[in-house]
Formats: sequence, C-alpha cells, structure tokens
Amino acid sequence: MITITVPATSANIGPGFDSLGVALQLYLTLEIHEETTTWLVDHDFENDMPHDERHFIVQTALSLSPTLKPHHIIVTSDIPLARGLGSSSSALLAGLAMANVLSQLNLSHDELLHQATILEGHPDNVAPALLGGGVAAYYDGARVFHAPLKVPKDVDFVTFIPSYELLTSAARSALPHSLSFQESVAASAISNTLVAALNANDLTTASALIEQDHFHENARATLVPHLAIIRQIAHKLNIVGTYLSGAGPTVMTIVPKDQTDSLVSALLAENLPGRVKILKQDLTGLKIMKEEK
Ligand SMILES: Nc1ncnc2c1ncn2[C@@H]1O[C@H](COP(=O)(O)OP(=O)(O)OP(=O)(O)O)[C@@H](O)[C@H]1O
Ligand SMILES: N[C@@H](CCO)C(=O)O
Repeated sequence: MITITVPATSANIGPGFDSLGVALQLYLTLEIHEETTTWLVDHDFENDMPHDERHFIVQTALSLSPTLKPHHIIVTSDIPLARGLGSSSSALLAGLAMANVLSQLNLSHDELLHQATILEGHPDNVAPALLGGGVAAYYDGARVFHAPLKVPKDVDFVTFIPSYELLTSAARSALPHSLSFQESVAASAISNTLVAALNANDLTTASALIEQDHFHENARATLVPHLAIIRQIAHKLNIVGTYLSGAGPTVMTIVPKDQTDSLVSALLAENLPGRVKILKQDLTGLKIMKEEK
C-alpha cells in the first residue's frame, strides 16, 4: 500500500494575496490499494462527491498520466471543504503525487509544483502544501518562483471555521478589477515588509502588517462578516494578526502561545456560528509512504 498525506494550508496571510501561504497540521490522506478494473474511490465526505473515476483526485491524476491504471483508493481528510484551508489544493497534490508514483514519472518537487500551480491558477496553497512551512511564491505563467517564508514556530493559529462553505470561485468574483497605482504601491510595500518582518522573526511588525491588506479583504467583507467581529474581539485583548484565510470564510489569528487561551475563550463566549480550533504549522509538506505487503 502507498499512503500520501498532504497538509491543509492558509493562504494570503493578510496582504500576500495569491503569493503567501503556510502549511498547517490538518491532513488529507490518500491510501492507494490494489489495482482494479475501474476506479473505486472510498471516502466519507458528506456531499455528493463521486466514488468512481469522476472523483477530483482521480481526474487530477489522469490529467498528468492519462494511461494510469485504475486502483482502489481511500480518501480521508480532516480539512473542511470550501472553508479557506486549501482543501482543493491538498486533493489536487494528492492526485498529482499518485500519478507521479504509480506511473513512475519521477517528477521533481519543482515539476509537481509547476503542474499544481497550472491547475490551481496560483501557488499560495499548493506551494506550502507540497513543501511544508511558510512559502512565498509567484507564477509568471511559465515558471513558479518560490522561497521559504519563516513563519515563527512558537505561535498558534487560532482558527475560526464558519459553519457555511464559500467556494473560492465565488469569493474571487467579488474581487476588484483594478487598483490605482498609488494603492498598488502601498499594497505591495505592505506585503514586502511583512515578508521581511517574518523572515527577521519580528512578530510585532508582522502582526500589524497582516491586518493591512489592500487586495482582497475589503472586497470580500460582506461574504465574511465575522472577520471584522473577530478582529475586534482580538483587539480588545491587544492581539493583532487576524486575517481571512485563503478565500475564506475561515478567519485566522496568528498568536504567541501565551495569548492563545484568552483569545479562544473570548471567541467561544461570542457564540459565532462555527468552530474554533488551535492549529500548528506543518513543517514537512506532502509525504509518501510505501508499505511492503
Ligand atoms: N478531498 C477532496 N476530494 C475531492 N474534491 C475535493 C476535495 N477537497 C476539495 N475538493 C473540491 O474542492 C472544492 C473546494 O475548493 P475551493 O477552492 O472552493 O475551497 P478550498 O480549497 O477549501 O479553500 P481555499 O482555496 O480558499 O483555501 C470542494 O467543493 C470540492 O469540489
Ligand atoms: N489567494 C487565493 C486563495 C484561495 O484559493 C484567494 O484568496 O482567492
């Protein structure tokens, strides 16, 4: 049996729209069992996801290796769907990695990242899901440039996962068509300085900049009304560093560990419709384990 695990990811980290992301310790697991005559996909997702070759993971694998032989696969996942925690990127990478292993394509991490970015359109979830930790990345339509982003290891990711789904496609249609020159300069300066602050382990500067996005959060505000509420709750506790995770609706706050309990208690007291989870950074990224029978 071959087991592929892929972590969840939180993209954007505030102003790093489509370019910054971090891997988190929630996982999609894909077990590849025996060869079969037609694809058999066991999964326990509650929606109407197919159990045959129409399944997204199989379709992704076949897009890379059209002659791939059908197998019995089992998909389990802790990553909630369409919540801004990179569920589609994790599934996509699992499919590409399955094709790479079963068809012995020997694609490198960079080649897999390139394929994944073409399919996803932007690298901010797929890069950290593949490589682990924080990643800054840019896709120019031909090549994916990427470099590690030092997200401090001693922080918690206090995560509010709303009870409703928000498809990335819907959250992207709310985005503005253009930004003025002046606003673009400010937006990229904020993002550049955030990256430098994180790489210098200056969490105070980083946390303030995380809340100064100009690219997407305002445009998505009506889709995620709890973002402003959670930011306000955190500010009352002198905690900064709250952002919309990926396309939302999950809201993330990066907090020093000694402030985690107070923020979690304050969020729970508010009774917002959703779950509060404390997540940690994943430093490994996609893993493949082969077990001899
Ligand atoms: N394990 C999976 N197996 C099959 N399809 C999946 C799986 N995970 C996600 N998907 C597909 O991806 C869709 C969600 O993708 P979408 O990009 O909208 O959100 P997300 O990836 O969870 O969030 P974000 O990109 O904002 O972090 C699901 O509705 C489903 O169609
Ligand atoms: N950068 C992406 C992440 C979700 O795929 C967005 O915010 O739309």
